[in-house]
Amino acid sequence: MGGTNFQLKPHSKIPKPQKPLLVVVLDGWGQAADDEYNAISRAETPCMDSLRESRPEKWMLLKAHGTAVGLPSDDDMGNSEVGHNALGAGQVVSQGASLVDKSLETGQLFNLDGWKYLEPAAKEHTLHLIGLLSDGGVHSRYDQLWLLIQGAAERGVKRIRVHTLTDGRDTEDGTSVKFMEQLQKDLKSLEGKGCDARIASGGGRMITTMDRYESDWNVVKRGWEAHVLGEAPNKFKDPVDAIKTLKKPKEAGGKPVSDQWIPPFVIVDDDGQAVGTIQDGDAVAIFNFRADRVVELSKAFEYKDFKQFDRKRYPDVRFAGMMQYDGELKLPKHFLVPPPAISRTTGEFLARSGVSTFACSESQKIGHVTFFWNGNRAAPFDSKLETFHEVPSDQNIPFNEKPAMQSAKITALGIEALKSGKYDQVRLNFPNPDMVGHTGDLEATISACSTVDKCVKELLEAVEEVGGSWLVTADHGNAEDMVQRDKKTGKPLMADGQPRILTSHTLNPVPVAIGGPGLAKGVKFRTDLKEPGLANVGPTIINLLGFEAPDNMVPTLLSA
Ligand SMILES: O=C(O)[C@@H](CO)OP(=O)(O)O
Ligand SMILES: [Mn+2]
Ligand SMILES: [Mn+2]
Repeated sequence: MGGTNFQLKPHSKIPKPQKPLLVVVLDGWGQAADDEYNAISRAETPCMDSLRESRPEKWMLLKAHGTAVGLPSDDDMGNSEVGHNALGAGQVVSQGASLVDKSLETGQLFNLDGWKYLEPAAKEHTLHLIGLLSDGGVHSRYDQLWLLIQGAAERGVKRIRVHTLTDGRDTEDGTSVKFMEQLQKDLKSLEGKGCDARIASGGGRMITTMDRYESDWNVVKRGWEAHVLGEAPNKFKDPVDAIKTLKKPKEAGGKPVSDQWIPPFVIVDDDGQAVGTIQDGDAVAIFNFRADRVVELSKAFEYKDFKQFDRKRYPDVRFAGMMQYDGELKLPKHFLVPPPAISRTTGEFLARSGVSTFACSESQKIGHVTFFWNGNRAAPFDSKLETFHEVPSDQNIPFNEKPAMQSAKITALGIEALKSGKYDQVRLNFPNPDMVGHTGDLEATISACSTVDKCVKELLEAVEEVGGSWLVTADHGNAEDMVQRDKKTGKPLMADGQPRILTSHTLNPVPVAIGGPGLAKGVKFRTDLKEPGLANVGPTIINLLGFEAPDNMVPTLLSA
């Protein structure tokens, strides 16, 4: 371990390839038995099927959830952040969810600088907490929010306002009502302790506040207006009533709105005044631990000079994140729990060893193959060697309406990069199985999976043509299971004669496959690893590029 020498040593058996290595991440493509709710087995996937069926030494399954990716327990489903962190780091690091758990359990959080910074403003004025109301454990967890609120109240905070983004993406659609009821009840219990705590505003996460990678700043603008200014087209006295009503809009002809897409709302008092606008002197904290979907809101709070939308009013507040969401930008400056320190990643070693990389996806996932891949670092290690290419995502449409998304463009750019002779490594992410899987639309997800299978086929043909090699994998499961199941029997759960749709990720393993004419002779997967996981892909990629993996990484998947 240790040392700051990033120069990789040549591999003892695998020569440095003369032609590019293609790395493809199929976002949300897990492995599960054939089933009517398995969108992958129901899709036309001749390419991925042939990788599995005809090459037993070059295809295997990887653990992509729980402790294998640094999450608190094996009950935690995988997600893109921890998945891409593990793939790119070649290491398993304790992730935000685990770190926040620990800090709250021990009470350490309240002794750290972040809380100390917020505390005076929170006590003198109001403490605002903004984040995802969920127990999904991907961006946030309810138990952590409640511990934070209780801890603040115990320390003398007298006025708390919670700004809630509804989930239905990491949780079953419809459960936001239950979470809102729970939060309302819990907040009420603080009344007797002299703390006035209320829900102040909210909205569905996909259209309020939680945009990512600057796909659509209007999402953040809506959130700012609701949380800070107390402005939204929908005003309610009661938050549970707000959600119930907004989920059943008359205009939609009775078609319920998903929790993810509930329009923004503001809670008002009897006089119609918003109960929790954010004012000068207040303390504001974001309680999500995951970065990608709160970086933009953090910028809106932290940057005096800000042009992405007109904030109308910019309150002078003390602002902190649950974590520091971007270590390079030092954003935000103040944070409650220090984030996972991910260093000595494959990206850094390869760049310092002269390997050139083209990384590409569409807006929704571009940061996955750049920022998350490189240990939560947005900028290239060496901009001469690394090219990051973002294809703009569609804005403001549920992805089931266009399940192909930008896959054709990503494929074309990948092929162009492979043929250009400019890159040693071409790294792509196809968001479709994940993004369409999250909509809960089974037919659209089947179509998404058929589409990306064709994309992979075209890409592998291009690799064949140029004489390169490839590694295809995924970051966690999603599309392979679209129904809630009985935990013991595995049988689909029904409600009113209808299957209860699963919109979230899963606990399933993901495939990894290697091949291509450029693959060195004799290279295949080893079979002696006890529980191979996503992190083992990092050193594997380093090997495929002709280098020995550094010793801070977990073992390679290859036997060569
Ligand atoms: O959309 C997201 O933010 C998460 C689910 O909450 O999905 P992924 O981890 O695949 O990005
Ligand atoms: Mn993902
Ligand atoms: Mn996802």
